[in-house]
Parts: sequence; C-alpha cells; structure tokens
Amino acid sequence: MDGGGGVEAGTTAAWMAPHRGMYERATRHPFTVSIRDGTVDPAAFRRWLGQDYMFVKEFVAFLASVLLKCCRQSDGSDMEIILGGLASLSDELSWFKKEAEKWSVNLAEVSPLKSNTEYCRFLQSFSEPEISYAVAITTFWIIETVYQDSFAFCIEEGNKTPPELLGTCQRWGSPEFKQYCQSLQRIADRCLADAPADAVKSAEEAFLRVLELEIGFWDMSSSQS
Ligand SMILES: Cc1ncc(CN)c(N)n1
Repeated sequence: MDGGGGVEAGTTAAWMAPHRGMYERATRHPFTVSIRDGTVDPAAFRRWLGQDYMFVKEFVAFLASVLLKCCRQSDGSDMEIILGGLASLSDELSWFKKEAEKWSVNLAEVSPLKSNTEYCRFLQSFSEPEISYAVAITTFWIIETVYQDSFAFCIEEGNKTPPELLGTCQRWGSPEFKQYCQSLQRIADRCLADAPADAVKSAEEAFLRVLELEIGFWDMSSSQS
C-alpha cells in the first residue's frame, strides 16, 4: 500500500494482500475516479459534501473516544498525534462550511442518508470502554487512509480533475496528510504487535468494516442509495 516506503511492514501491511480487492474498491471507487477523470456529476459532489460534513461532526466524537483510550491505555507518546488530528478537525469543519457556500449546499437542510447513518453508528460504538485502544487506533488509521489514497489518486499524474475540485483533493491527498496517515499506521502496528490475538482479530474485522462502510459512503454519494 505504501508506495513511498515510509512504513515498515507490520500487521496492517500484511492485511493488504488478502484484502486488496476490498481496499481497491474503497480507494478507486467510481465516484472518486470520476473526480480524477473530470466527469464527476456536480449533484453527486454536492451530496457527498453535505453528507461528509455530517460525518465529520460525528468523527470529532469518535476521535475524542480514541484520544480517551490513548490516555487510559497507552504510555502517552501517541497523544500529541491524536490531539493534532482532533484539533485539525476544527479547521476541516470550517472548510466544509466555506465549500458548502461555494457549491450552494445548505448544510442546515442536510439530513443523513442511510449509509452515513450506518457509518456514524459504527463510529459511536467506539465510545464503549470495552473496545481497546489497539482496535480504535487501527480503525482511525484506515478511515483516514481511505481518503488519503482516494484523493491522492485524483491529483496524481495524468489527472483531469476539475480546477474547482483540486482544493478538496489536496486536503486529503497532500504529502503532509500521507505522512500523518503513516504516523497513525506506525502507532497501529506497534499496538497490534503487543495486542492479544483476539484484539488483532477484532482490529482486522474493524479494518474490513471500514472498507465496506467507505464503499457504501461513496455509493451513497454517487446515487443516493
Ligand atoms: C466518510 C469519510 N471517511 C473518511 C474521512 C476522512 N476523515 C471523511 N472525512 N469521511
């Protein structure tokens, strides 16, 4: 998965071989590929924008739960990275509001569609103290990585991404965001290396569930399913 070689092979990289198909369905989805091709339906982009704004609001609470587990269950050296991620969501919410204005999306009128509600419910389940930090940080890593990989593809060589969408793609497709995802991956791999087998199994299940939910989220954006 890591073309730049920034992360040593660990548990998360080992999952890529058996789950490559699902990973590609999530990161090369027709919706994001249509952004790269310049054929994206503006109505679908507007739908994604409104739905993702709602998702990110729920993601703040999810990240707060990851941070809490980090404080309780790790030695504290990961705290700054997670705290940085949480702080940057404030910026992200402002970005969504500005972008919504640009695309004439009235965020006050958006209500969550089925796939978004399902994803948000999954995020909410992490407030359970029984879910370990290893599972939560792995989940956090793959959620961010799907966006990083999807949007980086939209700005890679040969793209025909419309200029008005480049800002969106750069938000998650930038080298800085990739480095951030790699930091999360290193933390996840370190936690998984120390975790009991049942926690590693749960983390892999959560990884797959995220891929499924991300595919559902892109499908929903494309076709309002
Ligand atoms: C659905 C979804 N997945 C991931 C991200 C990246 N934080 C997002 N904004 N939205």
